[in-house]
Amino acid sequence: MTRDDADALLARGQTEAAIAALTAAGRGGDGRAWFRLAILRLTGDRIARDLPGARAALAAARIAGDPDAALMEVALTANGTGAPRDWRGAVTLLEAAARRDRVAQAHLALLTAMDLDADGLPRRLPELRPLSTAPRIGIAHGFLTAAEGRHIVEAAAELLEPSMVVDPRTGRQVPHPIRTSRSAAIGPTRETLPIQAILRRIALLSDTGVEQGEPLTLLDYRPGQEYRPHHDAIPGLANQRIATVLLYLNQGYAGGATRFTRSGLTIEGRGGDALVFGNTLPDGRPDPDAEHAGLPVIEGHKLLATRWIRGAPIDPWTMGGS
Ligand SMILES: O=C(O)CCC(=O)C(=O)O
Ligand SMILES: [Fe+2]
Repeated sequence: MTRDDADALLARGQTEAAIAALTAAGRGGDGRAWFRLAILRLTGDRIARDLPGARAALAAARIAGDPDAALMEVALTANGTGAPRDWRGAVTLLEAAARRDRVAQAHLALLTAMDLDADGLPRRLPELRPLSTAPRIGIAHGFLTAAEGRHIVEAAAELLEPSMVVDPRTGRQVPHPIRTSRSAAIGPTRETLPIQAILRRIALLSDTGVEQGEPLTLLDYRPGQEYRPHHDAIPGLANQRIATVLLYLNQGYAGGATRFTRSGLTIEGRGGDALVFGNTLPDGRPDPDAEHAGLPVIEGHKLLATRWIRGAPIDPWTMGGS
């Protein structure tokens, strides 16, 4: 049995036979077959989602020498997919991968330049300067280094697609002229250790837990593109978006400031700045004063990463709250 046999079986809907074919090919030393099986188990596409099973298949693929599997295993080990979070275990896996793979080497170099404790938390945080108390808005200058900002852009750039918004009636993602940028969410399989270290930094800065954050989303605005006035809180959401962190990844464009429409507070973030703001009132309802916009970019190219943070942990695989 080969990987091609498995593809043919999958195309015909013979899932059990396809899994058997992939397992046989994997046992024969085909790392890519294990990787395929891991992806099937992760996506839950055609076979039931099985996160621990995906981890086992990824480990087998890594042992067979597959570098993509090794990096994905690092990501899932640190973010707790299919097993409890294990930062130290993830770093050990990354160090092993870096001996053979330049991409892993680059991730390790970025990570080593950060001042982290054994759980991936920063030892020091840049100061959060208050800009407003109601709603709570603050900015931390120099939150990201230039290399960290570039890493976020590289992790998401190939995934950029026209932005969608959540339809409040159906909860589905739909295209809408309110948001004309392109965007890409960095899902759990693509959360490199440098990105996960940044997510932990965001959690500390915003006084939230890392598991409350939706996947980090890159926004890419060209001239004329904007995010019209909106609330990040979604009416009726049980596990509400209580806060937002915006990471400004570059500068040198004209227009494109972030504006809080009620107060007029306008932020022209510089590359590396982090803006933190609350979206809800003390009773949990959306705060009308948190309405804000990404003004149209007039010239140049604006890159931003957004972390929408829920009131309670969220499962990135289902986007369901607990
Ligand atoms: O682009 C901006 O400045 C605002 C982005 C924003 O509001 C969001 O991502 O929710
Ligand atoms: Fe927003």
